[in-house]
Amino acid sequence: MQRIDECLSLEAALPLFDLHGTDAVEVFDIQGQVIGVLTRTDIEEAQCNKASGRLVGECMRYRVTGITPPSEAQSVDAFGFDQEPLSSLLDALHDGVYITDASGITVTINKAYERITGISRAEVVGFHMADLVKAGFISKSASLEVIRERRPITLVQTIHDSRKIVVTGTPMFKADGSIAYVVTSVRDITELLLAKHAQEQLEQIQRMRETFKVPEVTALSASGVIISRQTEPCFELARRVAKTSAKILIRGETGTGKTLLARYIHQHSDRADGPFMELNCTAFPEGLLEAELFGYTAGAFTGAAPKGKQGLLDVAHGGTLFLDEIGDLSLALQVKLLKVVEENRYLPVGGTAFRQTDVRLITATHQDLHDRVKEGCFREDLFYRISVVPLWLSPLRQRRDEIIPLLSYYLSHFNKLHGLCRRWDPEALELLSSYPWPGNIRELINLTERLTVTVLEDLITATSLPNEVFPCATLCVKHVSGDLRQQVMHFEQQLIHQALASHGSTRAAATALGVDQSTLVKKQRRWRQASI
Ligand SMILES: Nc1ncnc2c1ncn2[C@@H]1O[C@H](COP(=O)(O)OP(=O)(O)OP(=O)(O)O)[C@@H](O)[C@H]1O
Repeated sequence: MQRIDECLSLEAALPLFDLHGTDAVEVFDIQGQVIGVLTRTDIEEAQCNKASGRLVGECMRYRVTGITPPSEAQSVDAFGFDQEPLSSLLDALHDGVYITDASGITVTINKAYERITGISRAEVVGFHMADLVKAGFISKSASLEVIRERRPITLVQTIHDSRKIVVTGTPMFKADGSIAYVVTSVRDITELLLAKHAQEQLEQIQRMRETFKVPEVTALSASGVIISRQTEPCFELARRVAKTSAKILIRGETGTGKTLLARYIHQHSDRADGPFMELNCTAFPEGLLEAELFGYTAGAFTGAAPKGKQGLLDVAHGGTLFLDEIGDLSLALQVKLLKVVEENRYLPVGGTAFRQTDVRLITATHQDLHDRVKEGCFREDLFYRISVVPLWLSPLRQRRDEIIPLLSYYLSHFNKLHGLCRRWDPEALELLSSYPWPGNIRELINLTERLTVTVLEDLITATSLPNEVFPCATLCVKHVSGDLRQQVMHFEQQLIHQALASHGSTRAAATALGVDQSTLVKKQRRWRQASI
């Protein structure tokens, strides 16, 4: 094959006509496309006029690199790579193959190479590797390295600016020790790298999941009671004492599940087939509460039902009576209740005869009854009577293991209820896991239902969450004063809060702030722990 390397000037091209004893040469651009025929007259005219014709102009622009058609490159293919059966054999390989001669001119490529790189035979066969690198087809040439080093070379190339291929060039030596060919195998690692990237992302998600680990929910009963390792001791004790008649006092903030626990005890007791009645002591004024609890006789007071009314103590006979917010019971009613606790009997409003009752009494309060006793608002004797077995339900912010199971459970509950199929986005779950839930499980249920029915898409993303869920909305107010470190932290929290609010995800917020997502999440977690 004859070549013109770097035929940049018309003057440089002219001698080649003499060299090859011809008046016309075919001209190719660097992609191997025939531009046309360049004649001696074209060159001479262009030289005279200094105004190049179209063809010459294009030659100049594309830089003439060859004067013989690529098919003639087979002349360097003495081995017969481009002929049957070798060509079929090369085409049958899954890996790409690129073969050059000892000077670095491309002899052949196989089909896999074309598939992997998107480069066609016509573009490279007959061309020198140096030209292909210069033209940007490949980033560096393994073949040239092999020729230089006379040993196998492996390197990673970038082709067409994006795909990554790993190439291994191996020299084929002649008997005299000179290089005959360089055979390069080519493997696309773009997919491999993508897979690696995907794997890394998976690992990151896994790490995130472990941080906000979907906890081992030790029990999810048919009635939907979620029990985590934090609440298991409490539920276990409840199950044990359920079989006895011991009086149980449940303490916990509002919405932590006191009523649910009372019902759970009832269900695990021998009274499970009997009634479970509940009464919130703050829900009624004192007089009405008394009537509700103890019932009243006919004509007991103005407006009373003519036949009188059964009290809950009567209705709950054989079952369980759950009195919520017992700390708010008036002292007068406490005396009456004490009689029920001690003697299992009571006097209905307006009645003169005591009635017997057989109820299991479970009480609950969000208050510290010791304090109420000290303040003189709660009878000490009643306190000790009703709190034989005290149970404590911690707030949801101290039972974080339950948050995701509760969110999942209630989302599927509301999906069924409203005929929807909403899903939580992990980002949203992450934020909700960090939220302190001042209203505990009741607030969680309320928010889940609200989001289920209000979001526009099935995926509930962080952007749909209310502002208070974003960490700083609840935290930064606490740290406005203090030493430098605290104020810097406050400022940092505000910045992160703003970024979260405007970008909707920790990933996007982290990118916007130029920090790692993990850094941002760690900071949130630290602040969250500091706030508990
Ligand atoms: N462990 C749990 N698993 C699933 N749902 C729960 C759990 N605990 C509570 N809930 C649900 O949370 C809501 C609030 O619970 P519950 O009414 O028992 O709280 P509470 O402490 O009695 O509240 P309050 O003191 O305000 O009466 C209820 O809908 C209840 O079913």
